[in-house]
This record gives sequence, structure tokens and C-alpha cells, in this order.
Amino acid sequence: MAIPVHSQKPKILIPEKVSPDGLALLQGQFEVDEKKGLSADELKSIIGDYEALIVRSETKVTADLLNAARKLKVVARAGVGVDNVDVESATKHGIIVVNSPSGNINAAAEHTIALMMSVARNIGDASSSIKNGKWERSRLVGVEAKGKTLGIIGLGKVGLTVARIANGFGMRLIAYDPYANKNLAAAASVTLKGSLAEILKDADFLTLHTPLIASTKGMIGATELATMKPTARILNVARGGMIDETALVEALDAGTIAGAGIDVFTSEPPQSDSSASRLIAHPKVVATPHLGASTKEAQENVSIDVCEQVVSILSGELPRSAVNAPIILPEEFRTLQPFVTLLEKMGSLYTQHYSTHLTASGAASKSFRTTFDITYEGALANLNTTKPLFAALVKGLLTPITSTDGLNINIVNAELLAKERGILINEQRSRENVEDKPYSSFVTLRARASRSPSHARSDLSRSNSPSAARSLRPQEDEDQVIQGFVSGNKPFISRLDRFKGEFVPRGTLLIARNYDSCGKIGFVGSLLGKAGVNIKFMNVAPLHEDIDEGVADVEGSEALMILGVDRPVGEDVVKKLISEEGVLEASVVTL
Ligand SMILES: NC(=O)c1ccc[n+]([C@@H]2O[C@H](COP(=O)([O-])OP(=O)(O)OC[C@H]3O[C@@H](n4cnc5c(N)ncnc54)[C@H](O)[C@@H]3O)[C@@H](O)[C@H]2O)c1
Ligand SMILES: O=C(O)[C@H](O)COP(=O)(O)O
Repeated sequence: MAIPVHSQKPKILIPEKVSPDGLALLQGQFEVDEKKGLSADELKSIIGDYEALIVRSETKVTADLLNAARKLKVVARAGVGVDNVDVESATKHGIIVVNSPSGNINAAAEHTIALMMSVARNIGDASSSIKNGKWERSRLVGVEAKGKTLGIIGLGKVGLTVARIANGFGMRLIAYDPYANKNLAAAASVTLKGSLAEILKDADFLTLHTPLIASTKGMIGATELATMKPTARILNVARGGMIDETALVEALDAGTIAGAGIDVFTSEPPQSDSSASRLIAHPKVVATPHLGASTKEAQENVSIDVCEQVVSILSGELPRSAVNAPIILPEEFRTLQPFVTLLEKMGSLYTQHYSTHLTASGAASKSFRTTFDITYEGALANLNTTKPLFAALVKGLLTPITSTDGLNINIVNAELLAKERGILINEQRSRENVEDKPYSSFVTLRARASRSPSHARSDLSRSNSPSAARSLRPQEDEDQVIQGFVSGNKPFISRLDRFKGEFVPRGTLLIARNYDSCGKIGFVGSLLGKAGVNIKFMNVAPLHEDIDEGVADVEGSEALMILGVDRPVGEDVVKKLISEEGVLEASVVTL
């Protein structure tokens, strides 16, 4: 009987033609399935097996498809436009959408210029005429670009590149883009106009370079076309749907617009008998099948760009161009990565420690809280964004108590998921000098006591009272505190509640609070030995220096014992441990 072999490698689905240059980066570490020509139903039936989906503009990544994607972590668009991806639905699922915002700009700009010159010089018409054995020199007289006005709608990456090339042709450049960068426009010799109408009336060539969004959908209709010069020519290498195709065919027929160069259509491929297909067939139109980005160079660029990001995401790192998350600078990312690990460990330690500890009375105590202050001190306080740290904390807090099947907690959805669970996290930065410390940055997680913040007192000040000394686990009206730092790229916990002591938050840890008296270490060691649990390291954390004063007077000082063990410790063993005189409570956490 054949034994089925199950691949352990994460699977990546590529249902469109994507350049092999980027795909080469995926070989080896991932199972890459290139499956072209899938119907929407076929795609839906297999998407559940995949961690990553790489598409161009043809695949419709709908909410329905994303609902069926159980393991999907990333949708990568090998190109710029994500209008074929339901980004909102992806965000809800915690799926990161990445694209390649600059890999095909030049290709799209050059294609625009190619269409402009083809329309100006009747290249399409002339080419088919001569191929049909004709020699029509007088019918095919064109116009020059030099000295003409080019009206640009949308002066972003492609629009500006078109402007720079057209400037070299000696064209007069005007643009409408309410959000354009004025300095970049001036540097490209573009005059920005305050309204679309000003562009329409002056343009000899009109070119569109905006995204297809509510404000641009149908922005050039019959009314707008009627305000243009009858000699004007229109170019669209951006998106179908911004020009009313029926109105344009009518204007070309009526001779109120001289010609058009069109690469993109309302529906792609256009249906026969549609306005788009009438536009394509029109003798005054040069049409291409969405070829703006189809150059060898652009396809290499976008493929490498998104495949690198897929590798990052599937390796637990951050992408460079996430559409539904803030962009992180690579150098910032390098600083953040060890802290991302620290924050996740702190969150997980918090949830496990406060959800599972057993007290001396034998009762399981659950003191998990939902309102937190997280303070970043030192160099971390200067970060542009702490979103990845926030997400890591939420992930750490929630993962031990959530079924993570099908739910990725990441920078995209962390805030939403925390809110859904009623968790409030207030981020603070403190630029206090940490130069005298062995670390450059320091993080404090403080779970607020169930009292109103305005009455909140520091747990440190409160602990100086004799009554506080009786129970050194924070009481209901006291904050719970975990502090940590990174040294040599390794995360350390440096404080847990009132106890200071450095330990590495990794593996299974037994955390026991006890009176600081002789014999405790020997007792714990022999108990664990009998249970077959090996101790890998041990750390005794005394009371935090700020608070031990006065405590010893009452019941003898306390300490926290942190033992790294080689396997989970059973509840029966923990119960025996806390039955020992002087062991007050214990918890087992796996980090
Ligand atoms: N045909 C292709 O193969 C191809 C290739 C690349 C890009 N594109 C498309 O080209 C378009 C431009 O891409 P880009 O990379 O330059 O985008 P971009 O985001 O850099 O630029 C878009 C510009 O449009 C402006 N804008 C937004 N709303 C506007 C409005 N209502 N009126 C006027 N201006 C408005 C923005 O301010 C921005 O400057 C996109 O639609 C993209 O999908 C097509
Ligand atoms: O948005 C884009 O990047 C372009 O429209 C290119 O689309 P394509 O990858 O399907 O050629």
C-alpha cells in the first residue's frame, strides 16, 4: 500500500502568469502551484490548502473566496492595482495584501506614450491598411506632439513619469490632481489646475492616471467630452470604468473627439457586443489588451518584489508594501524584530501566568484583566510606528486563550481583534534616559486594576504599606506588571509583579511565589525529579528594590522562583508544590 506523503512546506498558489524571476525565490522552501485557467469555483474549492496567493489583475479575489481560505496569510498582487482584491474582507480575515507599487510605473508610462504617438500618427490604422495592400498617404496624415497641450488627470507615479517623457517632446503640461505634490509637479514642468474642467477645455491629448475609486468612476462622460476640443485625443492606461465607453464611441462617431488610445476596459476581456468591444473596433481607436505593465522588465520587477514579500510574511516577518497595513522602513524593521518577539512573549506570559496560577488554598485563580498600559522607554520611544509591537502584544495575549485556526493576529487586524475581546491597550512612550542600564530600550506592560484610572495608584507606592506585604501578588486594586528588555537580540523579562530578576521567556517555565526561606529550592527540585521533570535553569527573583522595604517586617520577605523545565508540569505536581509550607502560589507557562 502506498503511504501518502504530506508536504510540510507552506503552499503558494499562482493562478496567473507571473515572471519566473520572482518565483525562483520561492522554490525549495515552499510548494509552488502554478495553475492557470481556474474558474472561480475551482479556485474556491482549493484555496483552503494555501498559505499564499499570488495574482495579477485577472483573478477576482472576492470575499467569498477569502471566506474559503482557511490558511491564507497573504494575497500578493504582482502589480500595482488591487481593485480585483476585496481588501476589506482580507483585513477582516487578518490576511495581508501586498503589491508592487513601483515595479511597472515605467512600463505603464511608456505604453501611454506609445498609445499617444500611435493615435497622433494613425499607426494602428496605417499598419492594417498597408498590410491589406493599400498605400493611403493622404488619408493617414497625423499630428505632432510638440507644442500640444497634454492634460494629465492623476499626477501620481505613472502620471509624473508620463509628464517627464512628454516634457522632452516639447509638450505643454497641465494636470488635475487635488492631492498632487506641488514640488514634484513644478520640477516636472507641470502646471496644476484647480478643476477638471480647466484641463478638459485645453487638452489636445488627455491622459488618465488615477486609481478607479468612487471619485474617478465615470469621471469622463458625455458632459465632459462635450467640453473638449474636437481635435482632442484621449488615452487611458489606468483603469476601465473611468471613461463612459458608450459616450466615447458616440463622440468619436460624431467627430467631437478625434481619437483614443485605450488599454483598459470596464470589463476585461470585453464582452462581444458591449460598448467596450465597439470602442475597440472603432477606426479612430488604437486598443491594446491591458498591456501597460506587460514588459519583460516590469514583470521581473513586480514578480521579485511580491515574491520577496511573500517569503517575508510566511517567515513571520513584515512586508515592505502592505496595502492594508502601514509601511515599515527596513531599518526600523531590524530594530523592531527582537522587540516584536519580546512583546509577544510578554503578552503570552501575562495571559498564561494570570489565567492558570494555583494558590495555596488549592483554588485556581483567574485574574486576567483587559485594560493595559504598555510603555516603551529609551530608543523605542523614538520609533515612527509601534504597530508591529502592538500586534505582537495582542497576539501574545490572545493566542493562549483563542483557537487560532483560521485566525491570524497581525498588524492588520490586531486592534480590531483586541477590541472584539474587550481588550483596551493604551500605548505610551517615555524618553527617560536608560543610558545607565544594560539595554537601550525597555518595555513595561501594566494591567490596570479594576478601579477607575483617575484613582489609580502605583502598585509600588501601595506595596510599602504593611497590609500590602501580606500578599505580594497584586490585589484587585493593584496593577499587575511585567517588564522586559532586549539584549544581544534576545528578549529578557526583568520584572514580574513585585519581583525583579532576569530570565529568558522561552520554553516551559514553572513560576512559584514563596517565602524566601531555607530548603525551598531543594524541595522543589526533588518534587520535580520524582515527577520525571528535569530542571534546565533556575532563577530566584527577589522583591523589586523599590518595594521590599517594610515587607520583611511582616511575614519575612518573599521571592519568585522561575524554573525552566524540559516538559509540562502536571497540575498534581503543582498542587503538591503549593501544599509545601511557604510556597504561596505557582503557575506553569509555555513561551
Ligand atoms: N494598464 C496597466 O497595465 C497599468 C499599469 C500600472 C498602473 N496602472 C494604473 O494606473 C493608475 C495610476 O497608477 P499610479 O501608480 O500612478 O498610482 P498613484 O497612486 O501613484 O497615482 C494616482 C494619482 O491619482 C490621484 N487622484 C486620486 N483621485 C483623484 C481624483 N479624483 N482626481 C484626480 N486625481 C486623483 C492621486 O492623488 C494620485 O496622485 C492606477 O489606476 C493603476 O492601477 C495601470
Ligand atoms: O495594476 C497594475 O499593475 C496593472 O494594471 C497591470 O496589471 P497586470 O499585472 O494584470 O498586467
